[in-house]
Amino acid sequence: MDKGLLIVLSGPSGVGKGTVCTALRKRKPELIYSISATTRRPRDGEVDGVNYFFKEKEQFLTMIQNNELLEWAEYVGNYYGTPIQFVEDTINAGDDIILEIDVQGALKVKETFPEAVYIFLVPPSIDELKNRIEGRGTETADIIKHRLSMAQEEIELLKHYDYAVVNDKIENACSKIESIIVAEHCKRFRFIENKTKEEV
Ligand SMILES: Nc1nc2c(ncn2[C@@H]2O[C@H](COP(=O)(O)OP(=O)(O)O)[C@@H](O)[C@H]2O)c(=O)[nH]1
Ligand SMILES: Nc1ncnc2c1ncn2[C@@H]1O[C@H](COP(=O)(O)OP(=O)(O)O)[C@@H](O)[C@H]1O
Repeated sequence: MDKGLLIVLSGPSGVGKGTVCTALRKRKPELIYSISATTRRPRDGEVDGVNYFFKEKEQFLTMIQNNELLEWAEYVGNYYGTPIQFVEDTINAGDDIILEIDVQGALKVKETFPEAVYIFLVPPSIDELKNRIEGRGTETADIIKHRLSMAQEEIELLKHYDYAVVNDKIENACSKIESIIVAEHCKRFRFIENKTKEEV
């Protein structure tokens, strides 16, 4: 059986990764979402096991020690990491999975899965990014300032990604990501066809 696609979606805080992923999953219910572990406190409305697996620092460090994480990173004072077993099981079952992770984590995943599809979600402008993260109203002014300063550094790492998608309108961004997924499946299908011809 062909393996599923591993899709990595990154982008600065407030660009709309969560919003675009939710919309994408409505349009493509077969796309599996990787739920990360984090030591960040839940925001209002966030549910353990749905948005994140919320952990205490000790529990998170144990996950690292037990090699339960594909990658992990510290971002603005909290730990975030991707449980590895679920990712491996999903792609081995032939299903596509999307990881919504920061750039440090994405670069680590690239060491293990260079063949994954790396997509960077870009804001239409820095002013609009600021409006969105402030408008969400989930972080203090200090944290917002820190996250916006991280955004500048993160955008410089765009060159390590296969695709940049501007999140101007949610539906546009979703359509572009859907097209990328279709194209990547076609590429792999061609690769398998060529390999079969060579082997014959
Ligand atoms: N490396 C890594 N980053 C993650 C993971 N899960 C979430 N993140 C990233 O951590 C950063 C902060 O996430 P969060 O606190 O939910 O804020 P938000 O992106 O502004 O909604 C974002 O860049 C997320 O993409 C993960 O498992 N690993
Ligand atoms: N294309 C868009 N146009 C306008 N607002 C958006 C768009 N995408 C997301 N938003 C808003 O921006 C804020 C941040 O989005 P969110 O998905 O939480 O970002 P992230 O997960 O990247 O931190 C939210 O209030 C969301 O409703």
